[in-house]
Amino acid sequence: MIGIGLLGLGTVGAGVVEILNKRQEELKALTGKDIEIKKVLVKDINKKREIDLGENIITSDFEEIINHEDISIIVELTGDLEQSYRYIKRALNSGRDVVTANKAVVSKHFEELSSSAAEKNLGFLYEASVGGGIPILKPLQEALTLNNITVVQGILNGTCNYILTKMFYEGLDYGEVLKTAQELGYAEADPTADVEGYDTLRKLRILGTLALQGEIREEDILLEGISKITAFDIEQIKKMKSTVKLIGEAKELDEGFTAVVQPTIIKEDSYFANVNMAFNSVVFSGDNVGELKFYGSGAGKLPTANAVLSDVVDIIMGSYIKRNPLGERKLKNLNTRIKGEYYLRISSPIEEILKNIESISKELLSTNDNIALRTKEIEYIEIIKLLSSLGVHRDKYFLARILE
Ligand SMILES: NC(=O)C1=CN([C@@H]2O[C@H](COP(=O)(O)OP(=O)(O)OC[C@H]3O[C@@H](n4cnc5c(N)ncnc54)[C@H](OP(=O)(O)O)[C@@H]3O)[C@@H](O)[C@H]2O)C=CC1
Ligand SMILES: N[C@@H](CC=O)C(=O)O
Ligand code: NA
Repeated sequence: MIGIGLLGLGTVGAGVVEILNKRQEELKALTGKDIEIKKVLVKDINKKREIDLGENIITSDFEEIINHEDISIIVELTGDLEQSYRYIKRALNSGRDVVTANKAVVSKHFEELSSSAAEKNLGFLYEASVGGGIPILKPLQEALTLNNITVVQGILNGTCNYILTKMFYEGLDYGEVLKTAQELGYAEADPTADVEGYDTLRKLRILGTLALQGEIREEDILLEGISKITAFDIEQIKKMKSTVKLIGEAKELDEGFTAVVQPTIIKEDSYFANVNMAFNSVVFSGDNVGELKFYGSGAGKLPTANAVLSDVVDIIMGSYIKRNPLGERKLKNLNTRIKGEYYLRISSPIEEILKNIESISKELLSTNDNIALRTKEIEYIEIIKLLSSLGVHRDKYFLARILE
């Protein structure tokens, strides 16, 4: 028998319970073991739950889990950053394997937790943390190890992709769609992490570090979210026969790397343009395999729970990489060199702004209620400096790179 301590019984935790209940027999046939949830940690013990787990299973006291003799795997699905770090550390220190879907904690403590697990010969798996239900990290670390991967690009946030799809194809309002994404269980407890791009940034930090085999830290990634996008921007982007997606990209260059998370304008018939709703996709370029695309549900109860449980199965069967998966390489951050054409919209035009912005403009798209333009090929940093020198507040512009 394998005892599980489940931390969190929200969208994903409930999905884990549901699949475990439904697939008991298959799991036993696969692993040769009965898998039992021994304890479930929640925040609010008095909350009404749809799942009936039987007596004495739910607790709000982590000590009951960490001191439970029959628990050998801790599955962390709380979404809490500070507490989860403590839970995971204690789990590893007490000799338990850990599975988590929590990209915030993996991203923040990647090196420490990975090396701690490897030193102790324990499993620390987080497939669900990147691309939800899509198996990405396992193929990357197993099937693709002989490749020198130089580029990884992805639509990595289901909530943002859902919002952008609904705004683009149905003309829906940003706030209204965000609310639906929350109701559907895609968004983080605080959706700022989704719409301001932090969630994508954390996923890129994990994915990029594993793919390039060199550390990409959170602070190494240039970040723009989607929260400032308006129906007006969508209209301009449509006129360009293009669409917009929040894309994370890490690229190895001769002497270092660039890493960005930015709203990205792409032609309507391009690959990422057809990744819609809460779907995610990741594209790798490797020297042997060439281009490789992964596509599937990036968020949601059952797809994410499925990824969590496949990690649990790998731990039980010992079929995971036992060494620390993080490379030792130190790569130089070359983000200051990032250059390209950008879409820039500034609301409330004033003569002065228009005059100064014209110097970077390749094409003025609108000067009515808003200034919208396509920039010349320019360093990203130059645009930010210009906006700041003109006193244009962050709330007053939307910036997206154009990839065509
Ligand atoms: N939802 C999705 O589609 C995806 C989610 N993830 C990740 O999976 C994790 C879980 O997400 P999700 O299920 O959506 O989150 P929810 O907010 O739906 O659920 C969180 C659960 O954890 C419990 N909890 C929260 N904080 C604590 C704490 N400090 N101590 C103990 N229990 C706590 C909550 O308790 P209570 O019920 O009492 O409030 C709740 O049961 C997150 O890290 C998320 O980023 C990853 C991929 C996709
Ligand atoms: N909030 C996240 C959940 C999955 O990681 C998202 O929207 O992608
Ligand atoms: Na995944």
